[in-house]
Amino acid sequence: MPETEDPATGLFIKYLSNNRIFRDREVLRHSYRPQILPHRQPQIDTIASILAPSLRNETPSNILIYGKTGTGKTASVRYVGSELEKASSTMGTTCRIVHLNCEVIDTQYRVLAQIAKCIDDVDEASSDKAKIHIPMTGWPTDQVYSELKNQLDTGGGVLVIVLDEIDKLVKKSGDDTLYNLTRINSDLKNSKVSIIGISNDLSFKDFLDPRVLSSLSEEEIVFPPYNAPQLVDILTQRAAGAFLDGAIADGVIPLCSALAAQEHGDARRALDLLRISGELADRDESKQVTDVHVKQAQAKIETDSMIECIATLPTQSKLILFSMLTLEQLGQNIFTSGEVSRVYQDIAPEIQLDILTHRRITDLISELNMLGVINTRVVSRGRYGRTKEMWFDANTGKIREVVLKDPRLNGLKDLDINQMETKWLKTWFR
Ligand SMILES: Nc1ncnc2c1ncn2[C@@H]1O[C@H](COP(=O)(O)OP(=O)(O)OP(=O)(O)O)[C@@H](O)[C@H]1O
Repeated sequence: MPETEDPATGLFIKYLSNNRIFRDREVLRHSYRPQILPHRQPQIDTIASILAPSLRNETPSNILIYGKTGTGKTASVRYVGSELEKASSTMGTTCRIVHLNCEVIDTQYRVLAQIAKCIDDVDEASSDKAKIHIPMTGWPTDQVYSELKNQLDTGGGVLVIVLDEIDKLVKKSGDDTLYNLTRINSDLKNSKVSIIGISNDLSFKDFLDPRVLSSLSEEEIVFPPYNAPQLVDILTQRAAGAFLDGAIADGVIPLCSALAAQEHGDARRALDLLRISGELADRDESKQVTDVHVKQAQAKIETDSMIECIATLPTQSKLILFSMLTLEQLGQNIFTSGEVSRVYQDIAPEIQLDILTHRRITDLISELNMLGVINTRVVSRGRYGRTKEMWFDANTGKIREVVLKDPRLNGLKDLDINQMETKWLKTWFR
């Protein structure tokens, strides 16, 4: 790496020049599309066999694909889709794939407009300038639908529409989109449409009209979770492109695989563990990624997901957490539900929040324990009976930061704890 006089470049260059770990870390990212998908050949073959008739300009059956998160559903469908497009161009037929993520594109209007936009982009080279572009908002849905049909018939051939996270679309906007799309073939003259729905939450089927469900699930494919040896194969293949030779110790891939298999066989989790372990080793300038980095990566992922979970808690639960954080600030590492409840009752009026009953507070404390935000244990206090003790495991600085981001709790930033403490000392220990 060249020496530099420029302070801005100098700030970064030392981190680039010391790289002993990664060859190409992008290979471990979710957005990377692997060309080899170990342990998914049976599913890939099934999807290919269902889509093959499209190369003879026949309509393939619709497919519903489901399986837990990180089981390779999206990766497999994208792989078959791109192979189908290659085969179609070799054979001189017109087969196109449009892949939509319904977590983002979650209304009928957006789905139809996005399909039109994707086929428009593909046709760009051969486009006749008179073609009407559907705007992403503003038209009546009927008009979007009929323009989409025009565009499909102009292009001809077979279009496979992949609706990834289809459950999000159904839960947000009902089954109208699927009703229309599963019936679109009867309105088309020159072209054919087939749908692949992908989901990790089968409960969305309950929201579907039985006719929509039966046409959508003409074929169903289940993606089972990966076991630890299968995850080892997946990680080994990805690691070959991602890491420099000798940059990972022998036990690292089996450990990442075992940890991810314990959860629910999620390849995404396994890849995250491996990538974050590599990043930690890179940052502390180690020569090799070791089991220690994997353990640190696991703790980091757990903290990050816990922080995400705290951010979505109701305000009252966050106030209970804040009460515990206050006790911790006063030097206490373990607190009882009685203590938390008393601090809570003093703080709640400061931000005009209704005071919950002690019973309700203990319910919310149990919930926080179940979510893994705090640890609890029941201890016997002799003749005073039994009481619940609780403590934090994780980085409380981060928890405090997230809790105070709640607009209703923001005012607590300036709470004078010392003044409160004097009051508590007076009332509690009288
Ligand atoms: N067999 C495999 N070989 C290589 N990489 C894989 C394999 N299966 C999954 N992956 C990788 O794991 C990550 C998650 O896979 P993918 O997005 O396909 O899962 P999914 O089942 O669609 O999950 P979700 O339901 O959460 O969207 C991706 O980075 C993907 O490349």
